[in-house]
Amino acid sequence: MEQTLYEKVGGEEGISKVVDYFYTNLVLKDPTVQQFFNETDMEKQKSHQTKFISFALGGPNQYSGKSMQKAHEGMNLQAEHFDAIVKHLHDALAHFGVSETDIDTALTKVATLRDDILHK
Ligand code: HEM
Repeated sequence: MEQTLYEKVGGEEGISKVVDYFYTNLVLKDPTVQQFFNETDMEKQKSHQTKFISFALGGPNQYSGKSMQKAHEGMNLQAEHFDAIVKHLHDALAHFGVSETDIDTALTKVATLRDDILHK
């Protein structure tokens, strides 16, 4: 049987490392998007994102937070913000040795959320 991408990355523990790197080294250092997180409790956010990304990679669905539309309400996010976040997710997965083919699969899934997240 084929491993899910979730398993390949090392389950919730592996994903949590990816998410940590994604925020600390990429998102919060990027002037295109860092300002959105000025007042965010990052520990809480990381735990939400870990569960959410786990689901996106074919793991168990333990995410019980807000809908994507609700979570991004009032931010009026634009395409450039979304694209920056997707690029950081790509780079974070690549940093941990995930193959380009597998990264593509994950980003295609995340891209389906675009309309739920933008311009809210
Ligand atoms: C690419 C797909 C994205 C996914 C999967 C995603 C996922 C999430 C999740 C799971 C939450 C937490 C919801 C909750 O509190 O219950 C959240 C909140 C948030 N997201 Fe996203 N997000 C995405 C794109 C973006 C983009 C493009 C930005 C801005 C550049 C952004 C900025 C934020 C902020 C600022 C919060 C709220 C933090 C707070 O409550 O202070 N997100 N997102």
